[in-house]
Amino acid sequence: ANEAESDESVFSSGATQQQLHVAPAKPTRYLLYDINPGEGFNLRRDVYMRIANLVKALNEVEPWILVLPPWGRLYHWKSRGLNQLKIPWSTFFEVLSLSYHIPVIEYEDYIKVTGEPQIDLVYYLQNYAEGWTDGKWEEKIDERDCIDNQLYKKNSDGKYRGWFWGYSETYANEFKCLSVQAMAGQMLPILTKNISVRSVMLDRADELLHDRYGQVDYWRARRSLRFAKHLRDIGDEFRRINLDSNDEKDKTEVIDDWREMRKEPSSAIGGPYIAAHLRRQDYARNNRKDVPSLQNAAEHLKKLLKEHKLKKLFISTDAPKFEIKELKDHLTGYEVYNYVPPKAVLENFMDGGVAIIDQWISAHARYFIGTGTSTFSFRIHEERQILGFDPKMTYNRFCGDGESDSCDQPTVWNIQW
Ligand SMILES: C[C@@H]1O[C@H](OP(=O)(O)OP(=O)(O)OC[C@H]2O[C@@H](n3cnc4c(=O)[nH]c(N)nc43)[C@H](O)[C@@H]2O)[C@@H](O)[C@H](O)[C@@H]1O
Repeated sequence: ANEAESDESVFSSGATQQQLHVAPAKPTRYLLYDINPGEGFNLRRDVYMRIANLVKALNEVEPWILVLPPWGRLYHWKSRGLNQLKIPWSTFFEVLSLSYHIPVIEYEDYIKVTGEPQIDLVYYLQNYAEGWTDGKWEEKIDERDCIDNQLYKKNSDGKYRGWFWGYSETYANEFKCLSVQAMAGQMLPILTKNISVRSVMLDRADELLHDRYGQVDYWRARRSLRFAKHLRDIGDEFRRINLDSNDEKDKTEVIDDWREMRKEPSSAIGGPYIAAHLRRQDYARNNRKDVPSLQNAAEHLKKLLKEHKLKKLFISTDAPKFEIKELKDHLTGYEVYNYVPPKAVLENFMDGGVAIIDQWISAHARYFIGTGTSTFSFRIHEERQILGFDPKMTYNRFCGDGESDSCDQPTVWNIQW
């Protein structure tokens, strides 16, 4: 992803445009985006997919590169003594895999390539001040006055300053607000026809919805969002040492290029363990009726182990240590594991990396049960679809103490190829 597509280099052989009968190459444009600061890691991964497919559509018109927004300052990433800011995507994901779906570039490379920490235009996506007209949702996008005027400030030098992932030297030349009620693809005419600047950032990109949720391009974007090999390796080692689990036995082999990987439904067996994602912290504090007490979660897990004739249990959770201990106390007599990162893993890959290792181990279990409405659990569902698990062994959740034992289970989203 560089500047090679300029007119000059295309015609450097000396041939003229007329002789070649082709239109001059269009200069590459850049799309940047950011998300509402309150959103967590796994909703952000979902927004990436929406924007990636917008960039895919843009590339059918002219060359666009998606600039990957550096990770950091997430509300849930609380481990002390770590500087969890300006984290490149390569820490967590395979950037090469992303690039098999759309052209991408890390933010620091964008600065190098364009020569300046600058963005031509920021569009801040907001709701409509008047809400839905007649209570009806209709698809629309309009340039409007900003509802909140404090977001980006114009300095005396005419440059807009705001939050750019912790890069204080970054600025924007222009700033506007767009009221949106739309799918991501609806941005295409605005970006290709209404404006011609080179780089555009969509702030609050989470306002845009999936164009075709659960369809082929949704899954292609999802399949391209592969965890970094160094994190998968750590998870695989944990599986091998503690859970008697490896890809050959479990039928969960991964092919290097995701475009060539197509697992038959229900072909994966998974390791001889049950994995549970127990979302605690704010979920447990907010008295949500869909959250089980630790005791009830443990009782349900005992039933599942018996039903599936398994002895080992892997717990993925954001629970504090004392809750993990309480859960284990309810499960004495069972082999219960959770991933505790060595200091070096935490320092190098931080809370996001540890979350991915937990997700990767959970994705390889014979049977998975998650927490209702948690996007952390949803991303594990998808990972297991890609690996070829039977949906019955994946789309399960704990029933909360405020629900019946036959509470609604997660919707099955079968992979589309
Ligand atoms: C209610 C909403 O819930 C949404 O959370 P939800 O979808 O579960 O999922 P996430 O958006 O990923 O946010 C939860 C964060 O908590 C940590 N976390 C949760 N479960 C685990 C786990 O099993 N292992 C590890 N290592 N870390 C975990 C992790 O940092 C993760 O990104 C939030 O993003 C919203 O801000 C809001 O709080």
